[in-house]
Amino acid sequence: MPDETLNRYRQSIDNIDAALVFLLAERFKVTQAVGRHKAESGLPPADPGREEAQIARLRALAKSADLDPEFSEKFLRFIIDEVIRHHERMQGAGAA
Ligand SMILES: O=C(O)C(=O)C[C@]1(C(=O)O)C=C[C@@H](O)C=C1
Repeated sequence: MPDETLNRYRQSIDNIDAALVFLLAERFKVTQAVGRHKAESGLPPADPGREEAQIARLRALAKSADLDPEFSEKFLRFIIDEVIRHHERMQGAGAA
């Protein structure tokens, strides 16, 4: 039996998931450019001071949005770690 209520919720979830994919795609486009700039300028892939500030900011935003700050930190950490791997690959490619 079709559950219209569940279907409506799922439609909204699908829209939100699509928005997340678009947002992540844009973020990775920018970080690819940052990675190129860092490789060309001899800057290190990771900037722990910047990460600390980003995490503190996101945790505060999460709290005000009633989202678990631990989750938001883990989520950002996961993304930044992937970005750092991309930066490292780019620097390795330039050195080869
Ligand atoms: O801002 C930078 O320097 C970046 O390379 C971007 C970014 C990020 O994904 O936000 C990634 C790695 C750095 O350690 C800090 C931040």
